[in-house]
Amino acid sequence: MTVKANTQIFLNYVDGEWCESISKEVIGNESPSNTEDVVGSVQKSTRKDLEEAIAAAKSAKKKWGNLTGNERADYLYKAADILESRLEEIATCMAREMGKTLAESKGETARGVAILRYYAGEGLRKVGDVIPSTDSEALMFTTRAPLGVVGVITPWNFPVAIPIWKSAPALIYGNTVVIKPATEAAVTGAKVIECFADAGFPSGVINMVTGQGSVIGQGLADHPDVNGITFTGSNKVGRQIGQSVLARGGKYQLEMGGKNPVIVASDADIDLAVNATISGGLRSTGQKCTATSRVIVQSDVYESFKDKLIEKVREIKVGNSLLDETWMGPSSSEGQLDTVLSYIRKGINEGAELLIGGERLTGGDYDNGYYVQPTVFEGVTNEMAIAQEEIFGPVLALMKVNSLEEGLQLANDVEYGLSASIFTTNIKKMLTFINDMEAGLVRVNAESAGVELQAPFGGMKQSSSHSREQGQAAIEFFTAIKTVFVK
Ligand SMILES: NC(=O)C1=CN([C@@H]2O[C@H](COP(=O)(O)OP(=O)(O)OC[C@H]3O[C@@H](n4cnc5c(N)ncnc54)[C@H](OP(=O)(O)O)[C@@H]3O)[C@@H](O)[C@H]2O)C=CC1
Ligand SMILES: O=C(O)CCC(=O)C(=O)O
Repeated sequence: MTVKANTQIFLNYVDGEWCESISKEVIGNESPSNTEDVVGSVQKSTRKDLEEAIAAAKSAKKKWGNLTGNERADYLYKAADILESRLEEIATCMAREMGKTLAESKGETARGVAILRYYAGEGLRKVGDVIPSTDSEALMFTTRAPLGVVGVITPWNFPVAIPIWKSAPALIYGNTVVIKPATEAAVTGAKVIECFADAGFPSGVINMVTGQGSVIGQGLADHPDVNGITFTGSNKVGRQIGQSVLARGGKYQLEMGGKNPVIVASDADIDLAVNATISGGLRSTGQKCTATSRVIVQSDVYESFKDKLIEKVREIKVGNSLLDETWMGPSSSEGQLDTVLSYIRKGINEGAELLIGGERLTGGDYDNGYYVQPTVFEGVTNEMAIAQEEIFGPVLALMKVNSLEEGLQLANDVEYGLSASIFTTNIKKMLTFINDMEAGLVRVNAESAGVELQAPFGGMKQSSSHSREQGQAAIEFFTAIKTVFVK
C-alpha cells in the first residue's frame, strides 16, 4: 500500500540497533476504525534480515545466560517503568491499529507493565529442588538451563500483553529473543520493543524483525539456531510451526483457538450470567481465544436469560475505538470482518435463527471502517459451523438443554478445550463442571475470557500444544531441567 508522507516508519531492532530491511519495502497499517488513519509502517523484512537477528541473539546468549537472575531483573524493571510512562501513547496506538477500545487498550498495556514486574520478581525465586540421593555421601539437586535463542511469534489481538508474556519469562530465565509481531499490529509491537531498547538490554538480547508470517515466522520455525518457538495464533499456522520445529528437534509451545462455552444452570444468578456472557463474548469484538461463543442454557431459565441478553446487546454502542462512548470497536481488518460475515451467513443457511445483529454496519463514519453488529443466534445445534469453528467475532450461539449433563456433553463436543464457564449457585453442579469440563481454564460464576498473569494459561485438546504459559508455569517451557549429582 502507499505510505502517507507523514507516516512514521518503524525499523527492525537487531543487535541493539534500529535497522532498515535490505528489502527497502515497508507495509503500512491503517486503522480498522477509520481506514484513512494510517497508523504507521513497518519493514517488510527478508530471511537475510532474520539471519542477522538470529546471529545476534546467538552471540548474546552466553553472556546473558551467565548474569544472575537479579541482574536480568533490573532490565525488566526498567522496561516496565518505561512502558508505564508511555502507557497512554502505546494504548492509543493499539486502539488505532487493531481496533480494541481505548479503555481495553489501556488495561492491556497496564497488564504488560504488571507482567514485566512479575517476571522481574522471578529472577530471585528458586529454580530447583534438593532430592534425597540413595548415596549417603552425595548431594543431588536440580537446576535449570535456558534454552538459548527463543523465537516469539505473536498475534494481533493482544499486541502488547502477548509479546510481553512470552518475552519476559524467556528473558528472565536467561534466553535471548527474536520476536516477529503480527503484521496487523506491528507498529504497536515496535513501540513495545522501544521500551526494551530504552531499558538498555545488552545488544542482541532482544531483537525484533517484522514482515510476512510465511517468510519471517516460518524462517524462525525452520532455523537450526532457534532453540525454542513460542507461538499464539490460528490452529492452521500453529500446527505447521509445530511440525517444522519438531522436524529439526527444537522445542515449541503453541497457544491456538477456542470455542468456549458458558453453561447457565437453572439456579444461576441470571443478571450475572447475562453480563458475563456479554463481556466474555463481545468485548474486543469477540477477538480473544478465550471469548465466549457458545451459550448453553437450561430450559427453565432459557427465556428469561435470552430476553435479558437481547435487551443488553441492543444497548451496545459500536464505534471508533478511540471514542469514549464506544463499547465495541470494529473487526481488526477487512479479512476478519469478511470471516465474521461469512460465519453469520453460514449460521443462517444452516438453519439457526438470528435474534439480533447479523449485518455489517454502514452509513456515516461506519463506511470508513470494518464494523459489524453484535450478533446472537438461537436454535443452534452442534453440527453447525457456528457451533464448532472459531469465528473470532461478536457472535453468540444460544443452545437450550434440559440438564447439566446434556449441557456438559454439548460443551465438550468440540475439538477445542481452552476456556469454559458455568453460572450456578449449586456446589454439586460446580464440582461436576470442574471435574468433567475438558478445558484448560475452568471458571465458575465468571466470564470465560480474562486470564491472570500469575496463573498458568493454556488449553486442552486442539487449543494448545498442552504446555502452559504465564505464572511460574512458564519456566517449564523456557528452561531445561538439569539433575546434578555431586559426590
Ligand atoms: N488464539 C489466538 O489468540 C488467535 C487466534 N487467531 C485465529 O486465527 C485466525 C486468523 O488470524 P491470523 O492473524 O491470520 O492468525 P495467524 O495464525 O495467521 O497469525 C499469527 C502469527 O503467526 C504469523 N504467521 C502467519 N503465517 C505464518 C507461517 N506460515 N509461519 C509462521 N508464522 C506465521 C503471523 O504473521 P503475519 O501477521 O505476518 O501474518 C502472526 O504473527 C483468526 O480469525 C482467529 O480465528 C488469530 C489471532 C490470535
Ligand atoms: O482472555 C485473555 O485475557 C487472554 C486471551 C488470549 O490469550 C488470546 O486471545 O490470545
